[in-house]
Amino acid sequence: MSGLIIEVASRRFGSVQALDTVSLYVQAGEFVVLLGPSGSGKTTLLRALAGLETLDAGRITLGGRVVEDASRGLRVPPEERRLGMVFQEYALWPHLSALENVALPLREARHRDWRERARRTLERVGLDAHAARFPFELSGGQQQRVALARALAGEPEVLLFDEPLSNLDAQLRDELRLEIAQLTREGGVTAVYITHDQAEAFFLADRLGVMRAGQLVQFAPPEEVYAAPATLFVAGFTGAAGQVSGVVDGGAVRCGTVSVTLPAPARLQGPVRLALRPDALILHDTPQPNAFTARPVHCAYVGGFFQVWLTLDSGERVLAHCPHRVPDGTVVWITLDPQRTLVYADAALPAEQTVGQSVPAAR
Ligand SMILES: Nc1ncnc2c1ncn2[C@@H]1O[C@H](COP(=O)(O)OP(=O)(O)OP(=O)(O)O)[C@@H](O)[C@H]1O
Repeated sequence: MSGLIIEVASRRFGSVQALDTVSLYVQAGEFVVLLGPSGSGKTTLLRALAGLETLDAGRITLGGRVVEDASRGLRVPPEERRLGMVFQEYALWPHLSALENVALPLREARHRDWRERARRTLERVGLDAHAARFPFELSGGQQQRVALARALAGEPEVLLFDEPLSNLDAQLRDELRLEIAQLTREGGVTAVYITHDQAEAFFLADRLGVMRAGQLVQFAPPEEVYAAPATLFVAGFTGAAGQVSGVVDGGAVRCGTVSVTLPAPARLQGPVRLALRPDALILHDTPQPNAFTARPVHCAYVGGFFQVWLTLDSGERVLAHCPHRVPDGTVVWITLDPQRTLVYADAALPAEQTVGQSVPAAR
């Protein structure tokens, strides 16, 4: 088992800073997920790990061996990095059977027991009965299982996943992500997995890295990212769909007529933004003290509960969850659960400058 260290990695393409001084330490056996919107640098980082992309600056160490050091011009080629990779589009050889696809890298690496190993690994992903089938005779989910078996078979130092589930339907995605979690945990595999799917990221990650504009904005266990997002951007990207402006006034944040008390000592001053996950909002159908007045604009049943989009008097939009349907055209009152309300310096500052300044509001 091997860990992986990335030190101040940077990569620029023309005017785009695709990676901006990213540092990351992945422990042996750890499953790390990098989450971020399109263009945030996830693929560039993964490709740099695989040796498919060069770094302008920085160093990568895999299993104690430096495989890339831009300052020394050192670059170990991809085939010598002992990595396994699973891609979004499976990347299987169409003219080879499932077994042959899994066996090929083992044969290339001159493993004498390649046939037995390939068969055993296909069995681990539940495809031993389909060993003789060609990719076109397999479903998308089965093809991705073959690709997973191929990556696992060589017992790589580190397994890299490039959005492997994005081409599959919702049910298969859920099934396969569980299998990926179990297979990697069983084998103690060190893994780096990139995705822009929040649910997938939280499900799989031992630690979760959130990327934006080439930077790693937060790197922490998923519970911590959820409870204390480092920036307003992280809060928004991990489900805090509602934002409300306010101003720090003494020990409270004043949002129009509503006041949310901050814990002492409050570290924020001046204009702030409240980031609100749906579970921070409590809906009432009668007037309440210290409550926002809101109008529902859309209510959708999503299985087990309703998602309700509401517009506040200020025009700001928030999202709440509710056990029953809330009809359009009504008025409701919203109080906030202060323990779940996140407060950030106003986003007029770049979001990353607010790192460490989020504080849960208190009653
Ligand atoms: N070979 C390249 N030439 C020019 N620009 C590139 C190249 N590769 C990446 N970029 C740019 O670098 C930035 C980061 O791209 P990257 O593919 O790493 O992001 P990403 O987070 O993986 O996005 P996605 O989720 O859409 O794959 C983007 O602005 C992209 O356009």
